[in-house]
Amino acid sequence: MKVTVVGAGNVGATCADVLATREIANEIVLVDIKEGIAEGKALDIWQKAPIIGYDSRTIGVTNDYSRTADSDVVVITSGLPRKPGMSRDDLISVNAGIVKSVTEQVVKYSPNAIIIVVSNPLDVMTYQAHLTSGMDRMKVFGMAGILDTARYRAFLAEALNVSPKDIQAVLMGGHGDTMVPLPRYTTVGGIPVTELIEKDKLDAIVQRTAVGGGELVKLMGTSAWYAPGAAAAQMVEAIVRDQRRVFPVCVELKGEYGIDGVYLGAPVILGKNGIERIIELQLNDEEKALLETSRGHVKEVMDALDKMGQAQPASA
Ligand SMILES: NC(=O)C1=CN([C@@H]2O[C@H](COP(=O)(O)OP(=O)(O)OC[C@H]3O[C@@H](n4cnc5c(N)ncnc54)[C@H](O)[C@@H]3O)[C@@H](O)[C@H]2O)C=CC1
Ligand SMILES: O=C([O-])CC(=O)C(=O)O
Repeated sequence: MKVTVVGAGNVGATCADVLATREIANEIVLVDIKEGIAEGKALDIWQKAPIIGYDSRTIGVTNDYSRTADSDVVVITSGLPRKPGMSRDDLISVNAGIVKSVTEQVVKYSPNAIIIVVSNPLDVMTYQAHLTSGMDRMKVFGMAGILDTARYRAFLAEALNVSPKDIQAVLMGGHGDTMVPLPRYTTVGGIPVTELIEKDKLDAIVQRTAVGGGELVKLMGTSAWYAPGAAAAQMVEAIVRDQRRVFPVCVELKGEYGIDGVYLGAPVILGKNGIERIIELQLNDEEKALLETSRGHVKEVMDALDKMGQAQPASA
């Protein structure tokens, strides 16, 4: 299996490192626009192979998409990260152009690849890549839900003093402060979380999760990369190993949840064909209202992209 990661910055390099270390793909191509950075990081990851013990090959290139040809999966992480005081949406004008030009190159050399978008603002960059690619929505989708649920699960594991492995959770909506964690669908070793933690503590964890990305931006001056890189690699693994994992993934909803033409996180089954199925949960009125707020926010940012004239299909 061949996997390309575009953007050899913090998230892209971490993703490539996890892919290699866990031997998720035997050939990993790292691409960046900055001369030498992808080559250097790919070489560094390859030189770690004898120490850790893996045989996935990592190759780095500067803007040479011919080396990415016939990739099975492509992860797009290219673009600016936010700085303290910025929202993800503030990145739209710069990152839309980057995601558009990268997607054109990716599709030209790997027309059958499944594309995973990571660049922010995530839901709208997924829209940008999907439109530019002209591909089926089940093959171009975004990573956010695995990261957001991982934060939620980590906070819960800490509060309950249990293994994060035993916490199962799903959340929906946009990758922003309006995301919709679903405590009703959260279990700890099969036990509903609501039986194990007081409501006010759970509410505080939900709140912290919603602004989880911003917490890290404040601490580090740039956004997170270890968990985001690993989350993208976990999606690649589900696809290349046809695992049929159930994850929240950002995809264009077309009637599901009564929503049409908006890119939002929803639980899906991920396998060799990309999204194999979008799962429709039964939401209660409160959850539906939260999802509607999130939908409205993402739609506003999609409209802003449309106004910029960026969201054009590749052939337009
Ligand atoms: N979806 C999610 O949950 C998350 C999304 N992100 C987003 O991922 C993106 C990357 O974040 P970091 O890796 O921390 O940033 P970074 O600045 O460390 O790396 C970005 C890389 O993209 C490269 N790049 C820029 N234009 C390019 C082009 N046209 N072609 C190829 N490479 C290009 C840059 O040279 C740089 O090396 C940001 O937009 C960030 O907001 C970050 C964390 C989580
Ligand atoms: O917060 C950011 O800008 C990066 C991101 O999406 C996250 O870490 O959730």
